Amino acid sequence: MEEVVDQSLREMRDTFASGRTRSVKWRKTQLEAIIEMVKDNEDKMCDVLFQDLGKHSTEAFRDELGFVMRSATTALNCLDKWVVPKKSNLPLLFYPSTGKVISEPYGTVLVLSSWNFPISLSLDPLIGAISAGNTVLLKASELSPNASAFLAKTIPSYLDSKAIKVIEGGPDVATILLKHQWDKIFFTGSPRIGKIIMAAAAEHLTPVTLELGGKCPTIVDHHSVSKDMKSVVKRISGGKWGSCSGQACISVDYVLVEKSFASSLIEMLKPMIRSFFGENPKESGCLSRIVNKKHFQRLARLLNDPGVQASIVYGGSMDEEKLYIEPTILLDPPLDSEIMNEEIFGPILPIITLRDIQESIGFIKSKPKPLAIYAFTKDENLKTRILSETSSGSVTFNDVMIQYMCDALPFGGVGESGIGRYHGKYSFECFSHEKAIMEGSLAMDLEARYPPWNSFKLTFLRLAFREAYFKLVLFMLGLKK
Ligand SMILES: NC(=O)c1ccc[n+]([C@@H]2O[C@H](COP(=O)([O-])OP(=O)(O)OC[C@H]3O[C@@H](n4cnc5c(N)ncnc54)[C@H](O)[C@@H]3O)[C@@H](O)[C@H]2O)c1
Repeated sequence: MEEVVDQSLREMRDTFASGRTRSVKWRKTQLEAIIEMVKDNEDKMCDVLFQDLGKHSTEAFRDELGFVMRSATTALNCLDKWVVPKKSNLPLLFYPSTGKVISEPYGTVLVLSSWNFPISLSLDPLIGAISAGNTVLLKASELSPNASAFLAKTIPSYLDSKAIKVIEGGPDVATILLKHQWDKIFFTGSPRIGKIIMAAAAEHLTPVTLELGGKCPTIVDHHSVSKDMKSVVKRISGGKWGSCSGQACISVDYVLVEKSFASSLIEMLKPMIRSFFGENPKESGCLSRIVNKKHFQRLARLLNDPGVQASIVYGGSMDEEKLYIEPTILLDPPLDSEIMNEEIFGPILPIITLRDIQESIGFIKSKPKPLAIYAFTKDENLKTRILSETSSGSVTFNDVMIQYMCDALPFGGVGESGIGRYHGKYSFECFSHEKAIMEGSLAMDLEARYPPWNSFKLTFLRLAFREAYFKLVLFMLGLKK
């Protein structure tokens, strides 16, 4: 493997050095090829997603194939605009110099992706890296082996294989990759492995984007949304069970609601689950499977905690052979239980009751900064408090997960939920170095810049730094001390 990595890196570096990937034409050709690849292989992609995760093809299209095609199309349509150098309006102080910012590709970048959306979380960063003109090595997750094998086999037949490489493997391969020097590392995964990635990147002072996870709270302020409760319940159910069975970084992790409303909420969630997945969700074909036995056993352990077991108000059945966990609702599991302290990443929804919904702010602040906060409320005061008193990658009012799809907004975490952001033009920026360009003029010079120093120059500098141009003119004319 060491040799394969060495050889791949050499080839990618040579390709980058040749300047080929910098041309907008090359970038567009690759983006078109990604769209072509997804279109040509829709059935195969749906098959591998079903094999790895039991994902329904419609869900697969919404979260992966369709998402990737949209992302590549946006990049294709906007690239000409994104690559234009941005003119900077310099203060008069710097006259007659001019300034601009140009986006240059980092060079050769490493993308490490996760298993829960193995197609989109691999191809979407690739779209950003290509748009910015980089060469890229992608390693998808070993935990979605069919998707990983598909990408390794198919990408080289559509994209420039001297510039874009795919390597399969797990932590051992990632460890080899991380020993090398990259110009940028883009990682999607857990905060625990994120720390390993950042430590390895530090060796070479390589910039990183870390797209991590965490627990995303959902506030339900029933007072202000009582008339829309059906939509609220539908959105929460979609955000917990409708996308990879809750195995998504931006899934609803738990709900915060006032005690007086909790039982009504639960009574509305139950029929919603049945309307999504029928009387027997296991056979519905619409609920993704837990990715593997290890993750199944992790979720079973969380659920088998006696305090958590006692809190089950709906569901709770499990079938290890079929990697199936029934959509499950918990009411007030112990706050010190593991399920309330680690990212659930599965189809289990704890409902935590509060005396007053305003207490949700303190609850969220007592935990690590989430990737997303969701709040169903029309109370402007509560909205303002959420925005100003909490910190998270994003806040979505009256909806869940949709912020991910909206590529006009940056997507990324803060604190333990990640570093950096991407999507849409933010992906282009994520994989570009913004280089400052200043064009000076040799036509004139400011003596105050240079020694020998004296009090005249000091006063001049004081006024110039304050951009007090009128006073500066008076001072130079001897009309002001
Ligand atoms: N922010 C996002 O966009 C986003 C999206 C999906 C998942 N996630 C997060 O990812 C996590 C689940 O995904 P996961 O289980 O694939 O994460 P993970 O951290 O276990 O693995 C992610 C990647 O790291 C590699 N890896 C594993 N061990 C490694 C090691 N010791 N050294 C180097 N690389 C190693 C894996 O091969 C994989 O490619 C959750 O925390 C979830 O919230 C975040």
